[in-house]
Amino acid sequence: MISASPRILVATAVPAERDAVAGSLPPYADAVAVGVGPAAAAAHTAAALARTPYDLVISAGIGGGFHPDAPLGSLVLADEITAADLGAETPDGFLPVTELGFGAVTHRPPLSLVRELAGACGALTGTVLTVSTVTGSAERAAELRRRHPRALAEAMEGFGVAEAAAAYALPVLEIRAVSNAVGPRDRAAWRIGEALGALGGAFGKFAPVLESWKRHD
Ligand SMILES: O=C(O)c1cccc(C(=O)CC[C@H]2O[C@@H](n3cnc4c(=O)[nH]cnc43)[C@H](O)[C@@H]2O)c1
Repeated sequence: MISASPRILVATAVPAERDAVAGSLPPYADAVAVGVGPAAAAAHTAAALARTPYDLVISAGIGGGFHPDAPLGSLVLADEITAADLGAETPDGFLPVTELGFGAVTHRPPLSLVRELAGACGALTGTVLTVSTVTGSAERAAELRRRHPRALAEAMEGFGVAEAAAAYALPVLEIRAVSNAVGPRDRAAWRIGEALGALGGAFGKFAPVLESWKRHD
């Protein structure tokens, strides 16, 4: 069991995301911009965890939503964080590294905490994919959904943040505010400002849930 106020590290990719959440954070949470992509996110999250002890790590930012389940402006809290392109292409299709006998491709956040936080902020819950390449076609979006039917969103850092948290035996969450649809590139349709606003709003509703959370519940 931990104290009433768990120490929380919020890892965003870029300063704009960090600043969107910073004003809504309780005093026992820190927000750090850890870079774009899973490798930068893992390295800089691990560095932050080496400097300061935390009880919980949250990967937070904007992301792409799979149409029609995660519309623009919606929030997605991950009940599963999955690296979608960590594996090998074979004549029979994509094989995740786990099927090659290596590593991990999925981290699972504490489900009761995910449900309570989702209830507090009105987020959808489902799989959030981590990709190294932003999806840019309907074909790729359909392929990802075929392989991951529960996927609601994709982004580029969650799995890296989760790997760093796992190295410190810490639980991890991922929250994404949907700024664009996963699929063909359409910059005019992005709603980054609205998504950043939704992200900050979500953190503003988290404090009571986080304060009553017991790590081993
Ligand atoms: O140039 C493009 O077509 C393009 C489309 C969507 C996002 C980007 C980015 O460079 C943003 C990467 C940044 O934001 C997160 N993010 C936001 N939307 C998505 C997405 O649809 N797929 C993956 N990542 C997304 C991501 O976590 C990065 O931090 C460019």
